[in-house]
Amino acid sequence: MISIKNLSKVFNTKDQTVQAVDDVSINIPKGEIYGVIGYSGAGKSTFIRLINRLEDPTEGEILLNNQDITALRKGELRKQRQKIGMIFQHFNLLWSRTVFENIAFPLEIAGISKQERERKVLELIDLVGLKGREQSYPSQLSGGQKQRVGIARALANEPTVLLCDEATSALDPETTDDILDLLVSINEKLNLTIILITHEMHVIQKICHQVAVMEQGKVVEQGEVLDVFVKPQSKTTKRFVQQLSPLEHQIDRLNQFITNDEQSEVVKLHFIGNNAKRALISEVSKQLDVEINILQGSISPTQEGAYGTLYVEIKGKPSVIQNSISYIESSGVEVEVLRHV
Ligand SMILES: Nc1ncnc2c1ncn2[C@@H]1O[C@H](COP(=O)(O)OP(=O)(O)OP(=O)(O)O)[C@@H](O)[C@H]1O
Repeated sequence: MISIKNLSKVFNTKDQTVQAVDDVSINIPKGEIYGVIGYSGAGKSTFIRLINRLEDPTEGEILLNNQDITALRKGELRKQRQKIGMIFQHFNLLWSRTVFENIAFPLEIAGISKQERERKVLELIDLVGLKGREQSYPSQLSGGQKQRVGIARALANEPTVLLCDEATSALDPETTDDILDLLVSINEKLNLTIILITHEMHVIQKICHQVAVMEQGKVVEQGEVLDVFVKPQSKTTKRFVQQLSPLEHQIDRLNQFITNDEQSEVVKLHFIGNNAKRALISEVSKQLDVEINILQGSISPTQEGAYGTLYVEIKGKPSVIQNSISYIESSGVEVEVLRHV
């Protein structure tokens, strides 16, 4: 468990004071993939750099492996840092060293014997899918392969937590997905806690269990990914969620179906988890003999199950419409009746 309490960082520059991280408290259970999302300048990089003390906090506590990182002196800090791996947007590889030598580097620093280093590096190369590229130089690798080297290097000292600083932002969408898949498989194989920062909701959707949304240094919303996606509270979170649900932008197209006719209601259904796989619409229309037109729909998978949104028009007598809505609600699907805005 990583426990972050009232963490703050203030930068004092010549002409201004910036509160980059403002009273952030987060608990991250062991083995979780925890995402922090925010727009540029929200304080994400500063936040993640505080966790391995690349920045010193102004206030607050970071408990990692039952030790307060913020209270460690230089020697102890160096030791603890070996248990915190980090990967970067631009990989930060040593360009004059081969893949093998890059991965061996942290092991050299930790004083691991040559034989043990060799064993460990080959194991890591296998883990990240770079077999055969041991003697290549970073300049001979694709972006995705460079990040694989970065991941293997970060895992060399068997960290208990892996920090990912916009690790896929420099990659194309397909390579991004490959690297995200690799992070999930490492998380599962090694039960490794992963903290990542990103400005892309896709990254959160695809691999995170929990998410915190940052704005002006503060965490404005946090929780299970599925909960936050289905019921975003803050304006910023809603904007991020819309990145994934292009349907939300097309809501005005539904306006033509929303009328004052009491024999027609347009409703938005939120499906979560197993409900997203159910043939509920045909079930309702058969059971209650009601006409249901599907207007728009989408389904999105997350680490904790799928969630979906479906816009339908229910047609019939007001009492039948009401019964249909009750039936749908009783099956655990949330219903929102749409009105003209
Ligand atoms: N070393 C520094 N000195 C002064 N101000 C800083 C320093 N580092 C960050 N800041 C300021 O802190 C705020 C948060 O920056 P930070 O880089 O943490 O945000 P971010 O969410 O990671 O944004 P981006 O994705 O653009 O990097 C910004 O206003 C930034 O200008």
